[in-house]
Amino acid sequence: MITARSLVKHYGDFPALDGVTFDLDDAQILGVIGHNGAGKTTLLKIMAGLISPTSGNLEIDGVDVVRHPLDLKRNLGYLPEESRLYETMTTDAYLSFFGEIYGLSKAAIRERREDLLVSLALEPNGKKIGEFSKGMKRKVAIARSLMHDPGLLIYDEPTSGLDPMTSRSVLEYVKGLREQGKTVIFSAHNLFQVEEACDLVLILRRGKVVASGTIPELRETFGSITYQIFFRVPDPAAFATSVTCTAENGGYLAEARSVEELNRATAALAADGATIERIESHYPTLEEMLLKIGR
Ligand SMILES: Nc1ncnc2c1ncn2[C@@H]1O[C@H](COP(=O)(O)OP(=O)(O)OP(=O)(O)O)[C@@H](O)[C@H]1O
Repeated sequence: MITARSLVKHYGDFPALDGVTFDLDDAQILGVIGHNGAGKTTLLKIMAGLISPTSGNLEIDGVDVVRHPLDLKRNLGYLPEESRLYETMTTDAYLSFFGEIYGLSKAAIRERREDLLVSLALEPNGKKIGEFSKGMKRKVAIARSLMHDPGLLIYDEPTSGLDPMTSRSVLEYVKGLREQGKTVIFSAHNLFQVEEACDLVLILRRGKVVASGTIPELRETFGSITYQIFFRVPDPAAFATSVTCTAENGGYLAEARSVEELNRATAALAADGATIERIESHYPTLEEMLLKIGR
């Protein structure tokens, strides 16, 4: 369980984080989103114990992270926005090195390393990390974050810069971590991935939480569902209706913003001689929500 209360971080006079509060249960995925400079990396670095907040409290599994950052690190895997790897090392040597840092036995290191390579579909073939593609390097960094089998993963833009296939496999992997009971916090600019994977979303704007909750809760906050009514009319030249509509692919489209409005519009259109072809519901996407929030 993570409890963040009124986290503030100033860089000089500049408030990069300004009173961030949230709770997160175990085995959940939290997505942190916001425009460039909103404070995502700053929040993730505080959560990973890499920088201290100027004020506020952060408890992870009952441990005060601000006071005891080392206690957190035993159970934490962190993936920075840009993972700098030891490019002259092979993957085996690299992962073994980190396993040793975490005090794992040689047998445990071998087992863990092989498990991770298989589950991340990494086939290093003895190559040095510097020879890998960007996607493979990202996967090696993810494997490194998991060598000591931590319960909490903090990933800063894990799929940034990856091609769609690699990006998808990393996202599926992250979703699988939740199935293993791990808690994942990740930031992303790919909002479809956040909508798909996250149990909870935190939207930051200029260091403040402007909205948080599950995707359905955020939809409630940001203006809910709209209904699109697609219809046809027998004689367009003679058709007249009080319902606002536009021509659409040889037919017509009207919109309603509530069930009541939908009922009124469909009744009026039917009375005016229209044939309703289909009704589609449209939920605001995270992208539309972010656009609405603005910078
Ligand atoms: N070390 C620092 N010193 C001074 N200002 C900083 C420092 N780190 C971040 N900032 C500023 O704090 C604000 C938040 O930065 P942060 O990197 O947390 O944002 P972000 O949401 O992760 O952005 P991006 O999406 O571009 O990665 C920005 O205005 C940034 O310029």
